[in-house]
Amino acid sequence: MTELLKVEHLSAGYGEAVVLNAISLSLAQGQTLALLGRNGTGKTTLINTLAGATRQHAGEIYLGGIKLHKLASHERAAAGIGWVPQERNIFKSLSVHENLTAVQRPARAGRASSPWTPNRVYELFPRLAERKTNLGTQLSGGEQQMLALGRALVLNPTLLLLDEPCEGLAPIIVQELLRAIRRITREEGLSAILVEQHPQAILAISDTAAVLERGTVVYQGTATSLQEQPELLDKLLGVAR
Ligand SMILES: Nc1ncnc2c1ncn2[C@@H]1O[C@H](COP(=O)(O)OP(=O)(O)OP(=O)(O)O)[C@@H](O)[C@H]1O
Repeated sequence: MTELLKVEHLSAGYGEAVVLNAISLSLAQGQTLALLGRNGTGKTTLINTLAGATRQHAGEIYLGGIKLHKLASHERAAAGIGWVPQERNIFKSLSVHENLTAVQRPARAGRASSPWTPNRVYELFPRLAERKTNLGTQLSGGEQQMLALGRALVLNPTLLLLDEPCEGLAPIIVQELLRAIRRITREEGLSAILVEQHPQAILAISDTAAVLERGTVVYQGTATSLQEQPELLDKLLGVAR
């Protein structure tokens, strides 16, 4: 399997504060990694570091062999990182359609599946098609999350970073989002890192899993093997899930 992402001895944080310590991880092309851990263990900091939004103190991140360290967030987007931050960060004063067209990028050369366009996002989320002309301020939390995901997709990324996509949403919307994420990763083969505190839903749609504790990786393995060890899950994440 071709390696897409390689993280080596990464330390990072905010200003002088170091949150992540000596993190090493890798992700193969077309695979999905579930990034798990209790509150405050550094999951968001790791995602933000991959996206270029924290201070990297040591180590290196390679995406498709390209070193990301010196690249700013927008340059990482151009290099293939599709980031859906926890805060969603859609443009609230623009319409749904404008949010998508404002960031759309052409697909990379050599890509096997069809490029992501606003129309393909509307196919994935028919709700957004109905709200095409609505402003960001007029969307529900679930619709905002769908739009945030759609915005990352129209960048035509090679790696999707999804930070707690289901947080605070109604179960029916969570199901819709998980179905869409499964389609994007499983059927379209887009590589992804999915952050969650509640592992069952995303372990089922992930190939591998990593668990963070106090800014370090304390478990790495296949998603299936973690799912099959409820006692270990309980020990690592606190509650039997
Ligand atoms: N902007 C910031 N400045 C300084 N420290 C921060 C900042 N954001 C987070 N931290 C600290 O970094 C540590 C890891 O936080 P982080 O948000 O990465 O954890 P998390 O695993 O994503 O948690 P949660 O599941 O609650 O989102 C925490 O101790 C937190 O207080």
